[in-house]
Order: sequence, then structure tokens, then C-alpha cells
Amino acid sequence: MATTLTDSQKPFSLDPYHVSDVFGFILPAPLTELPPYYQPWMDIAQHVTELIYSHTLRSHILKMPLLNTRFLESHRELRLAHLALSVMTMGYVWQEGENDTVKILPRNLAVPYWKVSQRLGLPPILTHADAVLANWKKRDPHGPFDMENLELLVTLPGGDSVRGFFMVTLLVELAAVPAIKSIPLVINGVQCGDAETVTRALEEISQAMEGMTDALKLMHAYVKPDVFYGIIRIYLSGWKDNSSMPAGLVYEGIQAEPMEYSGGSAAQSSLLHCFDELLGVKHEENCGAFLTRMRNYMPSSHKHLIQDISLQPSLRGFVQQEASELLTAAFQLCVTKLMALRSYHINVVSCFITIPAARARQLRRQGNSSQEETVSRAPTALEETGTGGSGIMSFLKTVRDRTRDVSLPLDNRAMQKSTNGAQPQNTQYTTHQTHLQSNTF
Ligand code: HEM
Repeated sequence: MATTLTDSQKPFSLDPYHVSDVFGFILPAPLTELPPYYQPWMDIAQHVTELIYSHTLRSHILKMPLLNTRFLESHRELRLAHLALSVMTMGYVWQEGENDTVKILPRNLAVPYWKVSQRLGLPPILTHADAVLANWKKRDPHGPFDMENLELLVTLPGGDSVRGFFMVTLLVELAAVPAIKSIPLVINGVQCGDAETVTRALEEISQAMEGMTDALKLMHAYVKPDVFYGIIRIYLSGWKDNSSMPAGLVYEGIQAEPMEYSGGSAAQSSLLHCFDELLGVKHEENCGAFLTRMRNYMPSSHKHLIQDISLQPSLRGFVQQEASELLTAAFQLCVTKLMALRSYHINVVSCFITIPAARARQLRRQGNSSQEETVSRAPTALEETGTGGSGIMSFLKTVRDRTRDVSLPLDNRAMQKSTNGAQPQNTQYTTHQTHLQSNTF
């Protein structure tokens, strides 16, 4: 008689979580057009930048018809609709900068935006899932997935730098795909005590983390710091913990009270949340609360993946229990590479926020903050906080330092063997080896 496996006995798989084998969390082949009924949205969304520059976006949006969302059927249609409504909303709110914001998002934008957001499980604001994961197409469909052959579906002010910012972030997501695909191998390997498979999968993950750092380095080649700081950033910022929008935003036709949402940030990428849960990284109260809140800004299936990884038996506990040098080295290499990625990201933030912010302050002090200096156009409300609303540097350093806490001590010899890709000589792993045995090496 055939036996059926219960959920907890089935191998862990990425299938239920809408994660692509080729693209990871990136939406594969996003649609570029909606059904013709929604053309009034696309006509505005595809020209948001020009309309902002001519100060006419708000008036165009006010004249837009109130469309019914029930003709949007597929997931990809909903994602394009969310992206289009998101760039319109960011443009509508920030068209005149930080000093002339709005209190109300008009009904013809707010009602469909709310409904599409509800169906996707996303908040009604521009998220990483919109601007990065669902905002790309290949110029030549048969060409490579690289900077030269990729373009945005919709954009915001900032020219080549805004394209660079979203596309480099997309390439970081792509570099992470081998790591995401290795997560089930780690979890299933731990379940059945297969230390050799876990070791190999962890090596794959650490290599992908290094690839992510390399991709992040492209930010310097494709994004100008003063354009990012002075022009792009305000359009990514939200109406929570933002002194330019202290009361939040009323979504007309949804509820009379204003609502607060954080702006778009790669803290909403599911990647590092998955790695933290897998490795057992625990964040301090405030940082942890912010990061956990960011999970509500992810597509719901990706959020569930992170939750389900967190419910698995402890990988770190398994590594300690196995007391294998190679396994410990592979685990430790993941911790080291994740810390290196976070440290490099801190450098990027310093270059793109801290330094331009200091320059803007200096110009202001000298009474020299003319609009010709790009950094001077930046909103002052965002100087000390991230677009997601966090106090940037101390937050990022604390998050990086908590990563270190899961380190497992190992001797240099094992680390060298692992980085050289040496294979274990004796692969007879069992789940019940003890620490004591490892101390006899
Ligand atoms: C110019 C480029 C970038 C800047 C200026 C930047 C800025 C920031 C800021 C200010 C935060 C603090 C949280 C917030 O307020 O939103 C943050 C968090 C974060 N960013 Fe970025 N970021 C950049 C690129 C990226 C890229 C390409 C990634 C990779 C996908 C990334 C991943 C993260 C993550 C994962 C966090 C949460 C903290 C952590 O887990 O370490 N960032 N970023």
C-alpha cells in the first residue's frame, strides 16, 4: 500500500513560494502592457517624469477616470498595475518636493490602488517588488540579462542614474539565485543528517553572496551620488516617520483617517531575510522590528518563504552537533560573506547618502545652497533617515554586527580547505557526532 507523506515529512521545496529557478524573487517576464481598458493609467505612468518636470502630473491624475480593477486577472497584470499606480502615487505626492506635499490621494487613484494592493498582499506604496522585481524588460529578447540589454518599464526623475539604481539592484537579486536555490538543499540535508550535501549547498550560498557584493559594486559605475541623493531619493520616500508628511496620507474613498507607509528600500528584498533566518541571525529589538515590518512590503508568497525557513530545525545547531571541520568552515564562510556584503553596503550608503548629505549641509551653512547644486535639491527631512524611515548608519552597523554573533569558531586549516574547494576525505557524517569528537582533531 502506498504511503502518503505528511507536510512535515515532505522535502522542503521552493515550488509553493513563487520563486523562479532562473530568476529567484525577480518576476519572470513582466508584462509591458495592461488590457486596453487601463490605457489611461499607462498613458500617465509611462510619462511620470516629464509630467513631474512640467508640474502637471497632479492635474493629469485628477482628470483620470475611476477604473474598475475587476478586469485585471493574472498575477503579472496585477503586478504591472501596482507598479504603474505606484509611480503615479510617488509622483503625485512628491511633485513639488518636500514643502508642498498633499494630504489626500484622490479617489480615482486611491481606490483602484488599494484594491490591487489588497489582491497582491502589497501595501499601497512603491515597493522593492514593484520598482526592481517587476520593472524590467530585455531590449533584445534573445540577448543577455545585463546592464546593456535591460531597460525599465516605468521610471522616475533621475535619468540614467535612476535606471542604474533599479537595474544594479536587479542584478544583485539575480546574483543571489544560486543561493536561493540552495536553501532547500540545506534544509533537507539538515532534516536527513546529510552533512556533505549541506556543506556543498553552503559553499554555493557563500559564493553567491560574493557575487551579490560584486554586483553591488556596479552602483558606483551606473549611479551618480548627487543625483541619487538630490533627485531620486525623495520619490522613493514614504509617509511614515517622515516629517514632511507627519500625518500620513488619506486614501480617498478607502478611509477618512490618514495611513502611514514606509518608502521603497532594498530592506524589502527577501534575500537577506532568508539568509538571516537560515543562519539563525537574530536582530536587536528596534532593528528587528523594522526589518520584520519590511516583510509586509514583500509579495506574500515570499514573506511566507521567510517564515517557513524560520520554522525549520536550526542549521547552526546541526553544524555544531556534526562538528565537521568542512561543514563548520562552509557555515562560517556564509557568515563572513554576509558580513562582507553588509559592510560593502554600508560603504555604498556612505557614498550615496552620508557624503552628499554632509555636502548639502555645508552648502546650506555657507548660505550657498542654490538649486544648481544637485545635492541642494534634496529634502532636508530625509537627511538622517533612510527612505524606509530608519536612522541609517547605526541601524546598518548594528544589523551587520548581529550577523557576526552567529559565527562558529574554526581553525584556519579548515577554512583554507573549504575556500580551496577541497573535498572531505572521510564523508561518513552522522547527525549524532558530538563536540567532544571534534576537539580530538
Ligand atoms: C545606492 C544604493 C543604496 C543605498 C543608498 C541604500 C540605502 C539603504 C538604507 C538607507 C537602508 C536603511 C533602511 C531604510 O531606511 O530603508 C538600507 C537597508 C538595506 N539595504 Fe540598501 N541601499 C542601496 C542599495 C542596496 C542594494 C542594491 C541592496 C541589495 C539588494 C540593498 C539591500 C539592503 C538591505 C538588505 C537593507 C536592510 C539592512 C540589512 O539587512 O543589512 N541596498 N539601504
